[in-house]
Amino acid sequence: MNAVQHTIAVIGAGKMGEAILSGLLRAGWPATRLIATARRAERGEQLAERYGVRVLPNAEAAATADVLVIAVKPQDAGTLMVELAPAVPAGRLVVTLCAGLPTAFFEKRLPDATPVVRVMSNTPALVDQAMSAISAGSHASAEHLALTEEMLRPLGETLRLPESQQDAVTALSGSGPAYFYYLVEAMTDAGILLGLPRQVAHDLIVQAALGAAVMLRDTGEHPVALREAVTSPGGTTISAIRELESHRVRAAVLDAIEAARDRAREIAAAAE
Ligand SMILES: NC(=O)C1=CN([C@@H]2O[C@H](COP(=O)(O)OP(=O)(O)OC[C@H]3O[C@@H](n4cnc5c(N)ncnc54)[C@H](OP(=O)(O)O)[C@@H]3O)[C@@H](O)[C@H]2O)C=CC1
Ligand SMILES: O=C(O)[C@@H]1CCC=N1
Repeated sequence: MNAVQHTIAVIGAGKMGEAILSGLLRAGWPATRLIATARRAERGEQLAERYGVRVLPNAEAAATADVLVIAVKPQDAGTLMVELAPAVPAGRLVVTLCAGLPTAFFEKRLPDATPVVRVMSNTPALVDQAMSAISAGSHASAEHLALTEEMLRPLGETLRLPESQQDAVTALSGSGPAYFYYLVEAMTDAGILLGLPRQVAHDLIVQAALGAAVMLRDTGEHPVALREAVTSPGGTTISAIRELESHRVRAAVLDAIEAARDRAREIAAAAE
């Protein structure tokens, strides 16, 4: 199978849709095989100018492309599907990026037996460092999963897992970059408190974050071992760790990620 022979339409090309389009182009996907749709005319013009892709109305995109990537907010998916579903020819692969929404949400609105694949990716797709988790709906075959993987692999890592785990994935890696940015913000404030120039604080933290991420990925060491290697007896790090523990940061992280998972479930319930 050569995925590049397929024409992909990104339906609702906002932040994630643009990340997918730009990643496919960086990976050598021809612009002639990429279509975008937008709700606002000026957004469509921006995408056509920036990427040289075709910008079409939703129904025309659905009729033209053989893979449809649904990239609207979950709250907009119901309205979109009323317009889109009648224009989707049988057998089109529909890939949904929508947080919370199960494949069944799309299957019941699309023509019978339409293959639907659910993906939870994240914004580091913009720098080819996405984590994209892929699950098959009830009519998606191994070939549909393989095609979806082939499309997403240039954007970063991919992983297949059961759809029942997708809300947890959303809470961990879908939203995950935001938690790290939040920590960087807080650490930058701490640098300012200690009298460092903002830019210096920012640069120090970004490099520490990058270094820590590469250590986690490349050494195979457990995070506890990596942290212990930084934490000298009677040293500076343990003084910071004591504060994190006394402020119950670990419990806050558990609660926060559980809240994100619960919100994915609420979004799905509200969309039905
Ligand atoms: N942002 C993230 O980090 C992640 C997002 N996701 C998921 O990806 C999806 C997109 O999120 P994100 O990119 O952040 O959202 P955006 O709001 O940036 O993008 C959605 C786009 O869809 C457009 N749109 C809405 N309705 C229609 C329609 N009927 N026809 C055509 N275009 C339409 C919107 O237009 P307009 O500009 O007019 O609003 C907007 O440009 C969501 O389902 C989200 O859950 C998944 C993982 C990570
Ligand atoms: O916040 C959200 O709902 C989306 C889904 C995962 C990341 N951003």
